[in-house]
Amino acid sequence: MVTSTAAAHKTPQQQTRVLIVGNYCHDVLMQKDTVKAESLGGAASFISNVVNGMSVSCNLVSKVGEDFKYPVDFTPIVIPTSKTTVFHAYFDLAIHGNCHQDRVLKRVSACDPIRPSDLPDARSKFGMAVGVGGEILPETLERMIETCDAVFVDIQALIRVFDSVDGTVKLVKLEETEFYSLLPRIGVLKASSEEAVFMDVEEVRKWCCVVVTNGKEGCKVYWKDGELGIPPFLANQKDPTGAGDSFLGGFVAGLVQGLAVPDAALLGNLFGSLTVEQIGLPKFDSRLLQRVKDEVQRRKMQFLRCERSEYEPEFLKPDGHEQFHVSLGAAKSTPPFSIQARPWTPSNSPKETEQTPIPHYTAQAKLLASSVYEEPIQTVEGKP
Ligand SMILES: Nc1ncnc2c1ncn2[C@@H]1O[C@H](COP(=O)(O)OP(=O)(O)OP(=O)(O)O)[C@@H](O)[C@H]1O
Ligand SMILES: O[C@H]1[C@H](O)[C@@H](O)[C@H](O)[C@@H](O)[C@H]1O
Repeated sequence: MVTSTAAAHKTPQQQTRVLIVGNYCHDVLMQKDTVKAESLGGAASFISNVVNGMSVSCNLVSKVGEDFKYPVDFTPIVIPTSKTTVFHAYFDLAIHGNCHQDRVLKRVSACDPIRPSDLPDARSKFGMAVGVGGEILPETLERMIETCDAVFVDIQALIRVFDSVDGTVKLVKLEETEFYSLLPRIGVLKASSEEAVFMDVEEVRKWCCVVVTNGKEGCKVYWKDGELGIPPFLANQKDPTGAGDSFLGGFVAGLVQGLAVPDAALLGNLFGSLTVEQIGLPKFDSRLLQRVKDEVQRRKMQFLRCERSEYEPEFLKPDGHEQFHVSLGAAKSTPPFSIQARPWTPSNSPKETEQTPIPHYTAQAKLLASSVYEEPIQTVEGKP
């Protein structure tokens, strides 16, 4: 793991397609004051999970403390004097305390901010400013705008403030933040429906594309002179954490590959729906991913779209959009590899598989409360 300095992290001359900027964190899911599950979190983790799953090349800049022990694909910058960002998510508090939220979040510790000097010098096609604990500074976003062809921002990186006593996350109006003046220079601003009320969508859509996600209802895309609702995919929700992040990962993965905005938003909805079906960071089945990639490829071929050197979003709904929704929905119901690929042998006869059911998806490393970040423990069916 790289220690302290950002310089070692930089890979000059390397052109990445997607640059993800935001800290990894440790998520603790609480219910009735007991720990229900723990997992690697942070929008950057969820997004890179999707972008990698779609085989789109990316780079990730994040900071953690020396206490961070998760195995991750992109080496974070380790700050010896700081702790990894930790969030506690209280689901029952949200239900009884504030019915506009699906959870109450508390930032228990916060790692250092990401500064412009931490970013790679090389240009990237798409930049994603996806902080969770206040780590994206206005100057960091400005640097991303200068070095990326188009920048995608999750509003949670801009409008979160943290209670000085217990770290409870509160939201402030976007126009009151130092980020407001940068909006005309970004490509897309993504917000959940809870967060969208902290901005004037009618105003912001004049400057950049606004995407508002709305849980099981799907999402809505607003641009200067139009708007479009994008339908959801059915899901059996177990944990809403990271749905918005995975949405953004799928959306960008679609755009990078040349899909029109409405089709890319469908891909976002698909990954959001897959994410809520697992607890913590989801593990996507390899067969399912392959089918999704095949569908994206087929869709591109329909329009003979190719990657452009410039980011030119196409907002209008292309022909065959509804059919693409149906095809992605069919891909979502692909039986998992573990079941299909198993050859028939006496030792996995139906009787035995009935006794030991194979989960559709296995949740990724979850950690016990006592061992905070150390020993990864596999859990099954999302049950901690
Ligand atoms: N229950 C669900 N059923 C189907 N799709 C869902 C469901 N929940 C979320 N999604 C998909 O994921 C996307 C993002 O979800 P949501 O609007 O809840 O984001 P969010 O509140 O930002 O999530 P989080 O903050 O937990 O990451 C939605 O637009 C939708 O496509
Ligand atoms: O891991 C989660 C996830 O990234 C969420 O999108 C964010 O809202 C939380 O703060 C974080 O703990």
